Amino acid sequence: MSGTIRPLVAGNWKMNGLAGSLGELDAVKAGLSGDGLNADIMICPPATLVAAAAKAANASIAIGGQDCHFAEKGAHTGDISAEMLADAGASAVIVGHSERRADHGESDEIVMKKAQAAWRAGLVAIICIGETEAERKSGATLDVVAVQLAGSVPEGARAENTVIAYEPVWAIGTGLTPTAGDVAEVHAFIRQKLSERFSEEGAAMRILYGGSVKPANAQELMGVENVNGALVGGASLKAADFLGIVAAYR
Ligand SMILES: O=C(CO)COP(=O)(O)O
Repeated sequence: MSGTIRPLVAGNWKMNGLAGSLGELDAVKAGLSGDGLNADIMICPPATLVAAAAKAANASIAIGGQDCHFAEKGAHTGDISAEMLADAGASAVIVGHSERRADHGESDEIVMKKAQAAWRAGLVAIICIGETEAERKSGATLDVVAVQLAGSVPEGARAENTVIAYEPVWAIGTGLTPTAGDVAEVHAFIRQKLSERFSEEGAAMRILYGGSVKPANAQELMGVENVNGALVGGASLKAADFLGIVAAYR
């Protein structure tokens, strides 16, 4: 299955990056040039840099936002709509990241509305799901993932407008990762749920793994069945590390 789906390696810079950080984007661009990579590449900088990043990127790098409001416009001080991200040059947006769910109390219902907003604006929705450490320890991982998938992914999701990112919360920024076997189990489960609900669109949808992906473990994690790429946090901040992960698809 993963062999027939074009993978995506996306870097999520989170709340990091000033104008000077675009030098890393330039370095990624230079590092990608002229090779036949078997993956799509995306960088999701903070909102302040989306427009500049979109200008600096070329066809080999897509630019995504990290969050959007579900409304198109209006009295929502400090928020950014999916239309605004598209206007700034983004082609995708991350929704439902566990940091948004935890820091801003975003429910599955809100995440679903954000995914619909992304589609409305012509953006790909990268919908994040994943269990906490306590949920993993109590054996609830697959139940949690099933509830988040059902509640966060809107009806009508298609492979071209939706990407699922499985990010176990306990693996984010900790240096810990699930075993390849654990990743395989969860990704196979997600694939089964997507296929049941969205038929061939679900079978073709990209399922990214995220959580402490780095050059040293990328090859193993990206080689797992039903892992169609990575959502990379810390290791996407430096071009050399990010390119070291991308190298899993050379
Ligand atoms: O949250 C993540 C990407 O969205 C993963 O972050 P780290 O790669 O820093 O663990």
